[in-house]
Order: sequence, then structure tokens, then C-alpha cells
Amino acid sequence: MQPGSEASRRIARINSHLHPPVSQLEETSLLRRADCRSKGGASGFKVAILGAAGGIGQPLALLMKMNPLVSVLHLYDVVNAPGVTADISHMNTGAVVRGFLGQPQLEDALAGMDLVIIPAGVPRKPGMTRDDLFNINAGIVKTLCEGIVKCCPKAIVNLISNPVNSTVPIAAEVFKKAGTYDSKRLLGVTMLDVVRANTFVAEVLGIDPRDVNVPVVGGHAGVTILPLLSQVSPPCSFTPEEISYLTDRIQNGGTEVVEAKAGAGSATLSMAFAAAKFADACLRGLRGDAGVVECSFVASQVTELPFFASKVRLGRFGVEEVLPLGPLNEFERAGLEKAKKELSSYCQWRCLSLPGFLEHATSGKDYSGIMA
Ligand SMILES: NC(=O)c1ccc[n+]([C@@H]2O[C@H](COP(=O)([O-])OP(=O)(O)OC[C@H]3O[C@@H](n4cnc5c(N)ncnc54)[C@H](O)[C@@H]3O)[C@@H](O)[C@H]2O)c1
Ligand SMILES: O=C(O)C[C@H](O)C(=O)O
Repeated sequence: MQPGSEASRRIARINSHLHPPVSQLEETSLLRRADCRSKGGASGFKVAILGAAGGIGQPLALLMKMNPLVSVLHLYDVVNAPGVTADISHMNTGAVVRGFLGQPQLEDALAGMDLVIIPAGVPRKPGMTRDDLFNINAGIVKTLCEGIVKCCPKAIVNLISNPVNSTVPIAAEVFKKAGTYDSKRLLGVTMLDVVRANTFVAEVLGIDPRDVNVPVVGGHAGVTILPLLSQVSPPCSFTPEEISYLTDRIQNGGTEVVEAKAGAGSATLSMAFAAAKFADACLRGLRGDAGVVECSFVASQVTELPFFASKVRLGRFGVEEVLPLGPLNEFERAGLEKAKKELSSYCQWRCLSLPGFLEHATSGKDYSGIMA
């Protein structure tokens, strides 16, 4: 480019506008982004994050923008999506980032997505259980899933919003009602339990946490979180005291963070790390990689319960196989009974088939009055 030429004057004028927010930049620049030659996003997967401006959503957006398997990243929230999008979009990695704000833009955010990750919803405060979030989060999840039904019914859905033990059955019910349900494509994210288990076990053993893999089965709340310490890789053994300490710490890892944050929310950074790891596994499965196995809360026949977390093999269509629990020791068999009892006591599960329950339960009102 010749110094002093019209082109160089244009670029200088554009640079002088680089300070205003992105929306103003679009209006004032001579070269609008829409006119740029590179459109990006040539190959790879299209991923949407719903709740992208939240405590989990923001670091998760950052991590997904760094994932080379992602070519298009849609960031949707009911607040602050433009700001997060402008910020993340300046990272010089491959994915093209677009932001979407509020319900009127939900359908555009979802159109054509391969993977939808949902961390939208309210987090716990000290003294609350995850189940206390149901009345608000079930309604949010229902609305978002209705968008998925319309715009990307074949997408893989990674559901993070709590209580996962209930939001996954709610999402399944929304998809069933619309006739788009495919149990292989709906995955509750329990990866943080595995991430925590790997970290705590590595601490006890004095080894690198990246070398540890602990299967964690059941669900995602209290005693429903069941680490299978007899199946740790690499093979190892624990004293009864170590087993008791590890089981308790893994089951209460979420509460440990909620209490440490003292009212400022629940796990966000470790959750974003776990969600990004899990999403990457789903994308590798979609790509056709062999042997991608992670734990997830899915429709299952591993126990008599309709949904259960266990190891699943991920493939081109989502969950290709729900793997059996494997041999359990006596402590784990007792833990499994407790987990199943707790999981089956979730009233939402018992009531899902009642006429009108889905609408009532997701209206934000107390649903206990219509329980059988
Ligand atoms: N599965 C897990 O292991 C796990 C771990 C940690 C947190 N969580 C859960 O994830 C959820 C989010 O946690 P957080 O810390 O990010 O909360 P947060 O409040 O920081 O962020 C939630 C975001 O969701 C957005 N939101 C609310 N309603 C929405 C809607 N209708 N559509 C789109 N976005 C909407 C909010 O604007 C906010 O930006 C909570 O329910 C929390 O309990 C799950
Ligand atoms: O504990 C919470 O409420 C958030 C999350 O489920 C967690 O395990 O950290």
C-alpha cells in the first residue's frame, strides 16, 4: 500500500475510530466489518453458549474460542452479550464470534448449531441446595430448549444449569413434547465432579492430577455424586480413611466453593474448565474420533432409573453407548443404593408424566401442590 494513498488514508481513519464500542465502530468506520474480505468459519463446528455473559459463560466462551474444532461461536444471554462478544471476538483464534441479546435473538443464536452449551440460570447461595434453584431454572431451561426444538433440533445439548438431576428430565420432556427427542443428544454435564475427583485423588496420592481418571456416576447433588474409587486410573488403593475423606470432599465440592464465595455464587472457573473439556470431547466424538469416553448424566438403562450418570462413549450422533458401571466394592454398592434412593425421590421425575406438570413446574411457581 502506497503511503498517502486513498487506501492508507482509509485505514488511518479506521484506526482513529478503534476506541468506541463495537456497535459505534460498525457505524462510524469507512470499512465495516461486514465488508471485510475474510468471513472466517470455513470448517469446524458451530457452537452456541446460552448464558454466555454469566460467571460460567464468560470463561467458557474464552475457552471455546480457543478450541480449534470450533469455527463459529454464538454467545447468547439476556444481559451483556454484546460486551462479552466484543471482548472475546478480539482473540486471534479461528472461531468467528457473534453475540445475541435477549429472547428476540434466541432463534438467530441457535440456527444451525452443532452443539449448544447451557449454563443459563441462577446459582446457589450458602444454605441453599441445588434443588432450591428448580423453580427458576426449570423455566429458563424450558424456554431455551423450545428454541433448540425450532432452530437446531439435531444439535448436541450440554446442560449445565442446576439442578442437573432435574433440568435434564425437564429438557427431555420439552423435546418429547415437540417430537424431536433423541436421548443420544441430551447430556447433563457432570464433568466438574470428575475434574474435582481427579484433583483430590491426585492430592492424596501425591501424583499429577492430569494422570488421574476417576469415574463418577449417579447424579449431580450430594449423595447422588458417587465416585468409583475402586476404578481409579492408574490403579491404586486407598485406606478406609482416605475413601471416606475423598467421597465426602467430592460429594460436597460444590458446597465448598459456594461457602468460600460467601454469597457471590458457585463454581464458575473450574466449571468453565470442566464444561470446555466436556464440550471438546463431544466435538471430537462428532468429528468421528474413536474411543472418546466421559461421564455424563444421560437417559440410561444402567439402573432402573430413567436418567443416570455414568461413562458414555461419544460419537458422531452424541452418546453412542452408555457403559456399564463395572465391578463395585461393598462401599460403592451401598453408595449406589443411597444415590438411587435420592435420585428416585425427586418429585419432578415422578410428576413429569402428569398432565400439565411441565407447564406448571416451569412457570416459576411452587409445583408441590400438584404432586401426586
Ligand atoms: N453442572 C454443574 O456442574 C454446575 C457447576 C456450576 C454451576 N452450575 C449451574 O450453572 C448455572 C449458572 O451458574 P453461573 O455461576 O454462571 O450463574 P450466573 O448468574 O453468573 O450466570 C448465569 C447467566 O445466565 C443468564 N440467564 C438468565 N436467564 C437467562 C435466559 N432465560 N436465557 C439466557 N441466559 C439467561 C444470566 O443473565 C447470567 O448471565 C447455575 O444454575 C449453577 O447452579 C452447574
Ligand atoms: O454447587 C453448586 O451449586 C454448583 C455446582 O453444581 C457445583 O458442583 O459446583
